[in-house]
Order: sequence, then C-alpha cells, then structure tokens
Amino acid sequence: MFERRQPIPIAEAVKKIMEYEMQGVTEPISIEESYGRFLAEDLTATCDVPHFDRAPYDGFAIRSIDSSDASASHPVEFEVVDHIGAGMVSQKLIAANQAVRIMTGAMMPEGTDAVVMFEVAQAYEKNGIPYMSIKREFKAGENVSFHGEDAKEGEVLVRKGTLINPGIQAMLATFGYNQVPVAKKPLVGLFATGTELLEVDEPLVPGKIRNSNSHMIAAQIERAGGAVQYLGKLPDVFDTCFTAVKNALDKVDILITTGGVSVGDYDFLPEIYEKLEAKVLFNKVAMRPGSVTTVAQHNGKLLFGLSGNPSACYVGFELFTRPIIRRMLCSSKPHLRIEKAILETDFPKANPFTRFVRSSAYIECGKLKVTPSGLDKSNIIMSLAGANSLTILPGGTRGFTKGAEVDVLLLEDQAGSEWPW
Ligand SMILES: Nc1nc2c(c(=O)[nH]1)N[C@H]1C(S)=C(S)[C@@H](COP(=O)(O)OP(=O)(O)OC[C@H]3O[C@@H](n4cnc5c(N)ncnc54)[C@H](O)[C@@H]3O)O[C@H]1N2
Ligand code: MOO
Ligand SMILES: [Mg+2]
Repeated sequence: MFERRQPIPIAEAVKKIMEYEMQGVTEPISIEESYGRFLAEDLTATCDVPHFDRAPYDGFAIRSIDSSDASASHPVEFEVVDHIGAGMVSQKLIAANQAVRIMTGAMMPEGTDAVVMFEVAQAYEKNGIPYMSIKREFKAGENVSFHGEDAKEGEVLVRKGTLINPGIQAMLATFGYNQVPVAKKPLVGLFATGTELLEVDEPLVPGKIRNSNSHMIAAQIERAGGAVQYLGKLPDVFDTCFTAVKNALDKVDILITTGGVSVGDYDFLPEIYEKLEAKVLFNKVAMRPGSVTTVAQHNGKLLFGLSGNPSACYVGFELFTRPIIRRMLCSSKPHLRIEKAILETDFPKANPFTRFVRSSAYIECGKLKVTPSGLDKSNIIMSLAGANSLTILPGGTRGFTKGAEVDVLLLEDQAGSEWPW
C-alpha cells in the first residue's frame, strides 16, 4: 500500500530533534589526547599569568629612580651585582646605582622595576668588577612583563563546547590541566541498507553499486566530533534489518541508517519503526535533497533514517544529525554557521521546496562568493567532493541569477550558529 506523507518545514523538523533532550557526558582525558576534542567545562585560569614580574628582554634590571638624571651628556653608571637567566631568582638586595644582568623570562629582582636592553647599555669592567652605563632615563615599569598581564586567576578564558585548538592546548598546560574535562564523543552507529550494495573491494556487476554512503557518513560523523560504530551493510530483507536495528540500539547513543526510508516496496525502515514502536518525529521534510529523511525516537535513542541517495543522505546528516552530536559535545552553537554570499553562477532550476545546493564557497576581494560544486541531483556523488558549503535557495522561487545574495551554510567552519532557521 502506498503511503502519502505530509512534508513539514525544515525549522520544525530540526526543532523536533533539538527538543529531544540528549545531553553531553564529561570524561577526563590526558592533555596529550585533548587536541581536537570539545571542552566540557569552561576553562578557568587557575593562577595569574605570569605569576611574577619578569624581564621581556635580555639586559639589565635596574631601579628606575636611579636613571632619572641620565642623558647623552650625563651617562649614569650602575654596578652589575648579579647575573640571572630564566628560571633563576636573584637573592641580592639591590642598592642605589646597582643593576642585575638579566635574561628574557627571568624574575625581576626585588627592588628593580625596569629593564635596560643590552642594545642601549654600555657594559665594561673596572678592576674586574662589571659595570654598565645608560644615557637616558627609564620609567618605572619600562620593559617589564607584569604579574597577571596575560591572565588573572579565576577568569573564564574559553567557554565549554569549544573545540580544543593548539592555543587552547597552550592554555591548558599553562594552568596545569594535566587532565582535561572534555565531552565524551557520542557513539553513532551506522548501517547501510540495500541489496544492491557491494563492498569497496568488490568488482562491479550488473545492477550493483559500491557502498559509498557508509564511508561518507563515517567521515561526517567524525567531522561533527562523534565516534563511529560501523555496523555493516544490510540487504533489503525486513527480518534481517529489523533484528539488526533492534539489537544495535542498545549499543550506541544515536543510530543512523541510510537507504530504505522512502515509499518503495523494499524500503523497510518505516515498518521497522512501527514494529519497534518507535515514535516517528517526521518522515518528510519540505526540502531537496533529503526530503525523505525520517527521524524517530525509541527508548531514549534517536534513529536517523537518512536517504539512500548520496547527496540527500549527506544533506540530511548535516542539517539533522550534526546539531544533536554538537549539542552532546556541549556546544551552544550546534548548527552550521550561516552567512550571506554572492551567487557566482546562474541557477535556473525552479524550487518548489527549499533547496540545499552543494557548493564551493570562497573569499574573493573581501567578499564571500559561492558556486555550485557540481550537478544538483540527489543521486549525484561527485558534487560532494568540492562542497564546503550548502547554498540555501528558498522554496517557491523560479531560480536564481548570478550576482544574487544568498544564504550559505558553511560545512567546514567550527564557529557554528545558535539557530540558522
Ligand atoms: N514514488 C516515490 N519514489 C521516490 C520518492 C517519492 O517521494 N516517491 N522519493 C525519492 C527521493 S526524493 C529519494 S531521495 C529516494 C530515497 O530513497 P531511499 O532513502 O528509500 O533509499 P533507497 O531507495 O534505498 O536508495 C536510493 C538510491 O540510493 C542508492 N544508495 C542506497 N544506499 C547507498 C549507499 N550506501 N551508497 C551509495 N548509494 C546508495 C540506491 O542504490 C538508490 O539508487 O527515493 C526516491 N523515490
Ligand atoms: O530526498 Mo530526495 O533527495 O529529496 O531527492
Ligand atoms: Mg527507496
């Protein structure tokens, strides 16, 4: 029996998914493993940085007051009473017209408040005792890297949900985070369905194709920050698919299937949801590609029935699955970042439904520009390779011309958006 489905607007579909409470779990990992993970807690400064005043140059630490009379015609002389490098602390009490030879990063000796760079000092010895002289005044604090100038204890420096980049790694080390609280990667199970599917290493035979969706989605899961549990491919046989899906649900946080979700005789996902008694949130979305995307919930798990058509599958993942993964990674901006761009190519196709065109976005002369990355049909694979964005062409329009301002969703950008719809 043929089932007629009611498409719902994209925003409503995404909202139904995001209303479903799936929160992130924190796990402590070593700092060595934390690059590329997402912070599960705000990163707070555990101390002032630096935690002592220090020299930013190689030179001489002085009491600035002693330099007040210095001029080109009246150099002021200092006796050099100590010599320290970074990591060393001078024990000397500095008296009037005394200086300490100091290297970059060393702690300012008590009583000193300025550093004279080697380049502006005259160094010499008298009777085996080192001296130096200067020809200008130094102000208090001149050439000093101050206690707390980089960070103050207790300051929140990075918000939770942020992707740990090399700079954040430097912060974590600076503040002594040997263990880093990161969001546990949600485990995303993945089945490809289709009797026509071959493994990558199998030769082509009539009627069959290689399973490309599994490899594509696995990479999309990783790009989103999730962990992939590839569960294999399934033939279009109801009992086999039902048992596999049912058993997999206990082992993963989210379950993705690709294919078998439309209205065809071998599209068994709708019946599987029914037999599982899963609650279907929607089974048709007013969009192209990816209109058949179906999302259901069962026993605290979300099931994403992505289309079998490669481009539809790709778009369905980015719009519907990515945000829930990012939310489980503690992000407050779990959706793709949206920006305005100039369309660089005519797009004459009429759009009954909002269309997401796989596109290449680039910056030229300070402007974001965008052009389709290949053929725009949902069964097309090749246009995915060059896609770093999805151009949104709203439904109810008769095509677009070069130069039009359009919205684009950026696929490779980490900033994200709170709500692009
Ligand atoms: N009468 C109707 N027919 C179809 C409709 C409709 O509304 N009424 N919707 C069409 C749209 S839109 C799409 S999209 C597809 C969705 O089909 P399914 O999600 O059920 O997927 P399948 O039928 O299993 O496969 C579709 C297509 O994709 C190929 N495929 C499947 N899996 C893979 C894979 N892992 N790697 C590469 N390619 C894969 C499969 O061979 C088919 O060619 O339905 C339309 N039909
Ligand atoms: O889901 Mo289909 O891709 O709309 O073409
Ligand atoms: Mg089908």
